[in-house]
Amino acid sequence: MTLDPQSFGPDAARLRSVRLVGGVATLVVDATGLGDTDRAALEARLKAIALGQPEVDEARVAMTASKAAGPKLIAVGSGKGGVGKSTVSVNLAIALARLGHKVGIIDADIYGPSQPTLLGTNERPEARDKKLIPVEAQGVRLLSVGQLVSPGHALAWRGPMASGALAQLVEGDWTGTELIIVDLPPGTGDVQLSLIQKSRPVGAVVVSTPQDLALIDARRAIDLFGKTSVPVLGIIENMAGYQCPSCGETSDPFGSGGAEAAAGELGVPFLGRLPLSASLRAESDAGRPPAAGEGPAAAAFRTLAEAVLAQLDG
Ligand SMILES: Nc1ncnc2c1ncn2[C@@H]1O[C@H](COP(=O)(O)OP(=O)(O)OP(=O)(O)O)[C@@H](O)[C@H]1O
Repeated sequence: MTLDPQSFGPDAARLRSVRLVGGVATLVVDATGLGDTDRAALEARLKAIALGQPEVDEARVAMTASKAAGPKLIAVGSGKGGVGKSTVSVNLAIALARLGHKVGIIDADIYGPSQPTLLGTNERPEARDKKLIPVEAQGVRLLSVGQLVSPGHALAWRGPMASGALAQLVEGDWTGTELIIVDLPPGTGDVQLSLIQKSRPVGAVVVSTPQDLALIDARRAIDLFGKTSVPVLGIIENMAGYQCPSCGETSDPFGSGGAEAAAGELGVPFLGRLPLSASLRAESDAGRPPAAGEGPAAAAFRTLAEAVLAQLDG
């Protein structure tokens, strides 16, 4: 026995199935795109119509929603601090946005959240329906742990607090965002482990400088992602080679090629290298990420962004 879907009027379009067994009507309804109020109103209307039928004693309504594909999170990590992880994160995000993607950044660096400075914004996110609304800056959207505390206040968060803060950022209102770069705190300890587990990234990028010591730590970072079953999309070698602005001669203060060799040994892709550049540092610290400009650094980050996308698709 069944009910005529047409008896539900205009709401019939949302009915996926209608069953009637022993006086109990069960309606499965597609509530995709409806907010809480509209969902409740739809449910009430359908129940009332069903209960208005002589053969119905009880009406049950199951609401479903086709899950819109949420954003893909890409974690950026490093075995140790100061290798340029945050600089790479922000410029990668901007380069991805310039390639036509809707991009967000989650700054989860609880030891030194620098993304608001790098993006030149001190705007605070507002909350709607208990969700933080990312702020817009330089063509990307940002939520940072730095926005959750007063400026200049040191963060001394340990595991549970750090993952609580990250949850707020991950569960922010990212509607419409396709890719989110997650700038993790440097290191390979328990805090990083729990943050990776919390954000469940689809892939990870590891940033390293070419020195042996940094590379040992980069290997640890790769292991950490392996432990959490996050595929490593590749290694980026930062601060590789320096071209003297006055004489034009290139030198390798930290050596060069180490990250590429390490990537080969570890069987992870090598995504590319960025030179040590005084202008990159100056522009970044001034809140003008070079990827947003037109110079050679913008071209380098574009190439890196393409390499990351190729690994994501591959
Ligand atoms: N390729 C580069 N050339 C010159 N300076 C760079 C380069 N990459 C990063 N820097 C500079 O090095 C410093 C550290 O970079 P950044 O904050 O991105 O590192 P990090 O690995 O995120 O550090 P943290 O441990 O604080 O998270 C910054 O002043 C930044 O501008």
